[in-house]
Amino acid sequence: MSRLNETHDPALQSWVASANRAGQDFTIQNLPFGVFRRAGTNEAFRGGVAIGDEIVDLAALAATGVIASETEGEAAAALAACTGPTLNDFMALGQPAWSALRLALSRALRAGSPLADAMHACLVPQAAAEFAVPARIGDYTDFYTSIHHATNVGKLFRPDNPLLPNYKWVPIGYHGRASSIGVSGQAFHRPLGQTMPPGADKPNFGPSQRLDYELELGIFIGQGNQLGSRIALDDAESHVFGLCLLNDWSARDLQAWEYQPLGPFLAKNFATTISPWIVTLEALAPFRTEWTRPAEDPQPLPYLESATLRREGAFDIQIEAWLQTAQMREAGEAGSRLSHSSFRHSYWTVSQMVTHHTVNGCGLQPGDLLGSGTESGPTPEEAGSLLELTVGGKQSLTLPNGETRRFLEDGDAVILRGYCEQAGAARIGFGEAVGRVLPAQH
Ligand SMILES: O=C(O)/C=C/C(=O)CC(=O)CC(=O)O
Ligand SMILES: [Ca+2]
Ligand SMILES: [Mg+2]
Repeated sequence: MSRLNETHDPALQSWVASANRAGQDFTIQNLPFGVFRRAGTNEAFRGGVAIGDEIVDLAALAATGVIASETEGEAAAALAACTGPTLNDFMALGQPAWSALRLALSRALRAGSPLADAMHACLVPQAAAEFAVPARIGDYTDFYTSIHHATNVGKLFRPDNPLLPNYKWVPIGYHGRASSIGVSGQAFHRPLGQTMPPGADKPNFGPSQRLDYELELGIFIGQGNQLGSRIALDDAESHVFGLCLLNDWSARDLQAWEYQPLGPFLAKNFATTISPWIVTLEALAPFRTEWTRPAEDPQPLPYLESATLRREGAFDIQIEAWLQTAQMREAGEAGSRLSHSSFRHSYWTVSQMVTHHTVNGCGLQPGDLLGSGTESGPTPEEAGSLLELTVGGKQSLTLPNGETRRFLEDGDAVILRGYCEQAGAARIGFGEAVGRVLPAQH
């Protein structure tokens, strides 16, 4: 609990009335960062912080001078780093700067703040905004941290050997592709590729017939590490700026044919959709929870182990995947929830992913993105992909409107949501990461 401070006080209310509404993701205790501009304009993209249904325009706020360098030097310097089209400079400043700006914004947005009048002019309704990928992402790595997902997928891809022997020792990952990462609202064409039908003697070429989503969290790196250096486990989180939602769209038929022996390649690099908002680790502090391993499993090697990890290394973040078919959209229906789970089930933590990634001297840089891997939970209903929910496409799902799905169809939109709720803490949420499938382009 020592990581809690005045910004977490559940009694705090904002003069932005929508922030105090029950069920709100963007309470004053949250204050997630993103990059936006007014939709349909040629304005420059700039940093923003979500509060209720509004965005605090950080470039406009910096221009007012109300967060003054004389009295709030660190916060003012941090604010100045949020005025450009990416948050990389802000991320590179490090945890004390992120915390100073969060505290200044928390105070300025509280009911009764003397800054309310000046800040009012800096609000932009979220409904009037368009968003950008919030950082220049140099490198993107996707992990595989849910043992439930690994086992479920392993049973389908490798029935004789579902969970490979390295899984419980190594946080497994693959290097993804930054160029196809898009922000919520992303639409992409169904990928073309090679697939090998069962029993065939040569592959087909054509649109993927087994297009899927993956329910994941993204981890944005703040301060990086020098190439050749390592990040120790108990320092790892100080290098993490925050978390977002991440959908690692996957073409299962391409994947099954191409993945051996080097892992996913074209099956997963055509689109990856993230939420506009990055929730800081500081905002997530009330939702930390202990990290445990089943006693019968191997315990981690010493470089992936610590008392802090055991006490509070996991985060209880509720995550959900929803499907809105074209037919639902036309009928004005919001969509149907496919599954929900929690990040607390993860076999490996944020800190272990960061530490493992650098154990060989690999350099991480501000704005790098790590995917958690599909966060399936222990029960079949908590599965984070259609591959698992339909048991490899063998069992079709019936949606509330009578439509059925094995894999995604053209026009389908997948909506990821995430939030944290707990007695004695204010609710915080991640908003949404929405992506939509367009027909293949031949
Ligand atoms: O088990 C496999 O061969 C592949 C599993 C995946 O789909 C890889 C992946 O993207 C990792 C993850 O999301 O957990
Ligand atoms: Ca993935
Ligand atoms: Mg991807």
